[in-house]
Amino acid sequence: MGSILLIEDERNARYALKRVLEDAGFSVVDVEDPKEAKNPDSFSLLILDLKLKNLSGIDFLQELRERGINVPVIVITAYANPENIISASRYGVVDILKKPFEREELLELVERVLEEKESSGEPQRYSEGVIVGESKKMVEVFKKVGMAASTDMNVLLVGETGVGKDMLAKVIHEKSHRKEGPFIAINCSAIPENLLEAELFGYRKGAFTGATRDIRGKIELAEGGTLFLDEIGDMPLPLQAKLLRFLETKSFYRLGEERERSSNVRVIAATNRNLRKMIEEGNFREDLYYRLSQILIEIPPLRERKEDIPILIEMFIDRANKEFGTSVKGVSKVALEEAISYEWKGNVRELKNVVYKTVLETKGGYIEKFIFDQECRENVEELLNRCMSMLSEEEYKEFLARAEKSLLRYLLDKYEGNKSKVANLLGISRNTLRMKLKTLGL
Ligand SMILES: Nc1ncnc2c1ncn2[C@@H]1O[C@H](COP(=O)(O)OP(=O)(O)OP(=O)(O)O)[C@@H](O)[C@H]1O
Repeated sequence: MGSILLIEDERNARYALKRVLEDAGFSVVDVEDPKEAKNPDSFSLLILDLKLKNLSGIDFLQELRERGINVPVIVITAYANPENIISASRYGVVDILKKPFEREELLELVERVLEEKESSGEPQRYSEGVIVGESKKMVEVFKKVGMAASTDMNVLLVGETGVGKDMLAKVIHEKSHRKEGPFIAINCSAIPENLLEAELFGYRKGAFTGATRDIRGKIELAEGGTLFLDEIGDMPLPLQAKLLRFLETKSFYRLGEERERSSNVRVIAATNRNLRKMIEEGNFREDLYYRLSQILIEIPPLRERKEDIPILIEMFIDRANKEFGTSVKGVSKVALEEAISYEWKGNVRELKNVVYKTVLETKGGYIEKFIFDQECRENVEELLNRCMSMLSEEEYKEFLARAEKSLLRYLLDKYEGNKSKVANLLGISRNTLRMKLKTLGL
């Protein structure tokens, strides 16, 4: 049984919580004030009230993490506003319990966290899905994300490739009242134009050749939850008009059907294109833009928030170590400086790839030099050039397919068939990956 540090300044609540936990067999040290908390890193779990008299729980959390104390934390609060939630999640809080809560709810959560800690041997601080960011710009983004989660308005996430739009869309869903509902994503650039409409709105048997049965579209599948329209800038104009109608009326028609249907979904859209410019050029509907951007969140590129680079590197090293079984401890000062001054055109996704690649090479100790994508690319180019110079004209096409096939096979093997992961690493959607695999006979 793990030992728990309980920080709660309200006496009765503290007493009651301690009783519940002790009755369940946990050993508990309870304190009123965080300053009384001796050796917080010696505990298996910290239960922290967010609103303390002398110090905010968030400040205390920040201080803990800065001291390198990675004990898992469950936050209890009567003030579970999105800002608190987002701030807390930045410091690796594993869960938030909103007061009042049931005894069983608390015990279930405590047991789960302690089990996870035991099985991984490490706190879940940097587990998949944890968001980090310390720059002023990202704190502003997190605040907006929190605000977006607390409303049902449409959200437009704008930013370069790899800045975290997809990840933030999921966070908004997970922190919203729709979290028990589905999160359905559709990538508007990965699906051929004529199929996109059918994918979105569904169709009736016989609506077009190949429509052998009635199919529900993504809009229906997202009922009660969130519909994420990725790469919205690539949606063709005729479909934009139909989407606008849906956003205005919440009703739609399946293709080939006359019956009007409705769906209760919140729409989050994302793009790395300049929609304002597209509007000027007549390629994107202005009315749709305003509908979608009821809350507009612009995520800055990594090169404009370099303060986030060290913590992102730390997180990805931690994750890569867990995934590969390596034991890289950190980064040398020189390597870190080089990473900070690097341009990161592929943003966080590129940084993640570079860290993973370097951890695999380094295996242990400290990273002295990152293997930047740029250098790899140059080596690959040299190698490919050599191969290509040996090809005859008839072999070009086959060469292309073989190269793609080998890469995909390698990645699928490496990530044990995890298609989402491979698609993510290649910067393509799962659908595009599926189509490629089919074409290549994999
Ligand atoms: N602040 C962050 N903290 C932790 N991980 C992050 C952060 N930002 C991005 N990532 C990670 O970086 C990768 C790329 O993020 P994501 O796929 O959300 O980007 P995107 O903006 O949707 O890219 P694209 O436009 O190419 O679809 C993901 O693995 C994501 O988890």
